[in-house]
Amino acid sequence: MTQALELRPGVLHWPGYLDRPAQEALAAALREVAREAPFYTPRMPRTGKPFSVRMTNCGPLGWVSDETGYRYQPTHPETGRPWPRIPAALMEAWQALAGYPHPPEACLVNFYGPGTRMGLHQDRDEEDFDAPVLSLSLGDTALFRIGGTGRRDPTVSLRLASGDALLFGGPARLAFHGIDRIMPGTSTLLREPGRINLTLRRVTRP
Ligand SMILES: O=C(O)CCC(=O)C(=O)O
Ligand SMILES: [Fe+2]
Repeated sequence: MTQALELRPGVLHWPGYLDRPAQEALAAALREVAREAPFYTPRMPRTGKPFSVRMTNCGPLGWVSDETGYRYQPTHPETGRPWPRIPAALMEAWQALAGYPHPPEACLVNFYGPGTRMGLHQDRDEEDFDAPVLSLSLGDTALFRIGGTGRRDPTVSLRLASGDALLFGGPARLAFHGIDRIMPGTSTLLREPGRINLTLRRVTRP
C-alpha cells in the first residue's frame, strides 16, 4: 500500500491507492451500479436550482438533495428502487483505511463533467461523526480544497488524481471542503471526459 500523507490532523491522502487494473475494475463495477441506479441531477434545498454534479448512490442508504432538503434515504429519488450494493472493492478499501469497526452504509457517487465544481461545504447529514468519510477518485484530476471546521478557516489545496484515496475524520470530520475544478484530459480511465468521486459514509450510530 502507498504511504499516507497527513495534510493536517485527521486528513490523510494516499496517492495512487488503487492501481490501474483496480481502477478499471472499479469503473466497471460503477457502470453496473449506474445501470441499476441511474445518475440524476440533484437540486438545491428551497430554490430547486440544479447541481452541476450528477449523482447516484450504492449501499443501504443514499444521500439525496431536492427542494425539501438534504437527507439519506433507502431508495433512488427517481426510480423509487433500493440502491444497489456497495461493490466489494469499496468495502475492502473502507476496511483497510477507515480505522472504524463498523461498515459504511452509504456510498455517494458524484460525476463531474468538464467545467463542474462543488462549493465549500461540510458533510454533516450523518448521525455518526465518529466515523470518517473515505473518498476515492477516478478519471480526471480534481483540484480539491479542505479547510477547518469554520467556513472562513484557511484552506489547503491538493490534486486528487485517478486512484487516489482521501480520508477525513477525527478533528477534521466536519472540515469544510470542495472541488474548485476538474482538469480536462488528465486521465484516460473513463469513457467520457470527467471525474467520478465516491464517498463512503457511516450514517447511523452503530
Ligand atoms: O468530489 C470530491 O472529491 C468531494 C465530494 C464531496 O465532498 C461530497 O460528495 O460531499
Ligand atoms: Fe463533501
